[in-house]
Amino acid sequence: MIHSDATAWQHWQLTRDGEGLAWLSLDKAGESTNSLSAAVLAELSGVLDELERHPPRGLILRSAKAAGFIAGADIGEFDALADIAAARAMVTRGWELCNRLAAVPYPTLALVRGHCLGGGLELALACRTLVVVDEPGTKLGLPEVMLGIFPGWGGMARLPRRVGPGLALDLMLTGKTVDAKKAKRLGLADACVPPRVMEAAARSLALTPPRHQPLPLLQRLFLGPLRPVVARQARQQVAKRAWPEHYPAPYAIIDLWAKHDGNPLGAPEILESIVASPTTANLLRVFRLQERLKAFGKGGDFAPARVHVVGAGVMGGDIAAWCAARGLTVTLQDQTVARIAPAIQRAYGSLSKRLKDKLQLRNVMDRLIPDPEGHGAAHADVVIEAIFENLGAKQRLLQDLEARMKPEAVLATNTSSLCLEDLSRVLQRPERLVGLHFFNPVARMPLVEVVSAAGGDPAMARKACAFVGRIDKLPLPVKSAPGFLVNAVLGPYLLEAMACVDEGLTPETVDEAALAFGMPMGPLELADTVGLDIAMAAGQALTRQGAASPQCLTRLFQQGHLGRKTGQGFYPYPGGKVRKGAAGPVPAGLGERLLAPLIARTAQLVADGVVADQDLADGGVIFGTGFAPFRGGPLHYARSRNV
Ligand SMILES: C/C=C/C(=O)SCCNC(=O)CCNC(=O)[C@H](O)C(C)(C)COP(=O)(O)OP(=O)(O)OC[C@H]1O[C@@H](n2cnc3c(N)ncnc32)[C@H](O)[C@@H]1OP(=O)(O)O
Repeated sequence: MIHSDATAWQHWQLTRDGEGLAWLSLDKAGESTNSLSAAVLAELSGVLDELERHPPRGLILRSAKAAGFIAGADIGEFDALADIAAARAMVTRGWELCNRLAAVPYPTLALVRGHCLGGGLELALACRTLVVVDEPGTKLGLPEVMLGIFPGWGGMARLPRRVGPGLALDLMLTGKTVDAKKAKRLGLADACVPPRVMEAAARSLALTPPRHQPLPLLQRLFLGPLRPVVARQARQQVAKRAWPEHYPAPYAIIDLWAKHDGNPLGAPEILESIVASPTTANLLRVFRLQERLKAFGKGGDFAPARVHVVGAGVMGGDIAAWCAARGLTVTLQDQTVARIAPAIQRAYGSLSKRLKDKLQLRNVMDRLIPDPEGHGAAHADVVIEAIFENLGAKQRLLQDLEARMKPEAVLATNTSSLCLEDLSRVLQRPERLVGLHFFNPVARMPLVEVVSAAGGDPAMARKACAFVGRIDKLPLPVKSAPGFLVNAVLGPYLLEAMACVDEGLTPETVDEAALAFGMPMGPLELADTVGLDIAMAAGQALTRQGAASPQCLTRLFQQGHLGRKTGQGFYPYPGGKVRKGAAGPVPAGLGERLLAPLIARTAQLVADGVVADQDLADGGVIFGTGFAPFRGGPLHYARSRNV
């Protein structure tokens, strides 16, 4: 017999079954995703009161949402945390509630299906037993560090005790997630069960909780007397990728764990420094910008299943492989099978590194179909042209594709330098052509520019955005203009860096200034990576707009030094790896000088309507160029400097 408790809660449902187990489900009212708002936590406290009055034999905590378990604390309430008292209250609320759950006298079990992140995982860790459901969507992690904060509800203490401090710190300092099988393997979960038996498994494991394996002796020493050693090593690792003045949260996590056993309430100065740091507000802004871009890819009823890609070069091949890995059936066309084979081989090479499950790998490869005759175009929902940058060749191809495609399918070009209006001129229905500008390397770059030409059909652009969302990339709608947004803003930045070299600074010094600003790679190493021939062509396009061509670039180009691909550019690349000398002293203000043209161009493109507003431009530049996320975007940075 199952009956609900008389008390009605808005977000939680409590039922009791005939075996005396209480099943507590979170179904946050009015939201697609469960998150732990102040109201949700207050109600949970009420539920625990009720269970204290009528203790069950065991408690099973689960989600009633299809979208997942719990996505963490409610990020919608984070704006209020600029106030230190409010931040302290928020931490206290979750900290005390998790402790209270951990201390109840009956067995507790978290049944985790779908994402279980941040405060959601902290709540699950406060249960005695953690069971994960083996499904592709099940992901567990503590991603707080990505928002510039720390796991403040007890996860910093509980996770290291479960999986050992080294692994726990790795998860907390990178924010990466683990799937169900890995959660079990690491000891984070006690059991990993298939969906069809999850309730039966939860019931039996709640009543007879599995015995926790004690951590090995060395791990216990790392939690005890050797804790400072682990902390020192973690600090050294973090220092390799994050400067403390740019990203204070990873350092705060290490300090809180090492000196306060993960209790932020015991270290008000650390909590205060994180709340006061502009990085925290800016990373939260980046999360919101990301959600805004994601929203372009949602909604609508376009559900593409088949993609046809023409051009099996690096870009076309990688786009095809990515789409196949995201579950789409992909036909890849080029003139001969021999031209397609290297792309398939490259896809196999990179996918076999990412996909450990052999069956999954085989399924992905089965979906990636060589198609030298181009039969796939007739069945595809999205057709992407990704051949070499030649107007006539692309026009002929697009004409041919248009004649064979389904009328409602999206016709897209991956051009980065040709004008969409010139390409579409030859089509029967020019308004259907959109640009889908992917970035290299496709697997790593989250952004795709969705380009609309003048007179383009907005419905096609919306479908193109939905396709981008379907393959888990962030769509950025832009108007057709040279370089769109991302390449257009990178151009002046690279030219400024080359102007500095012409003035006598070494490439190392210039790149160091950009790294100190927070860029992921120096502009000259970036130019080498893109290829100096491509930089030269872009530079010449800009020269026509009045800028002088940098001498250093012309010289390298004339000598045939085209960057990484020829083994020499601004730097030598022995064995394919960059070799840099020591940077000289970085002149004051050099970082700002390098970025100023990028910022100015971003503002100009918003003014010209190439991108709809400042926030979208900031999101596009962050996700398209890696612009220092902790600065909140180029225009946000400019605004914050002027106040
Ligand atoms: C001390 C404790 C601190 C913390 O816990 S800090 C929070 C830590 N958690 C996170 O950082 C997770 C953030 N969220 C995500 O990474 C993703 O989202 C998900 C993986 C959970 C889901 O991704 P996807 O399936 O692509 O959906 P979607 O469009 O991102 O989200 C669906 C809706 O859910 C809202 N949402 C997601 N997470 C939270 C959250 N933590 N607080 C409040 N809302 C959240 C979104 O905004 C959106 O809303 P809409 O449908 O209205 O666009």
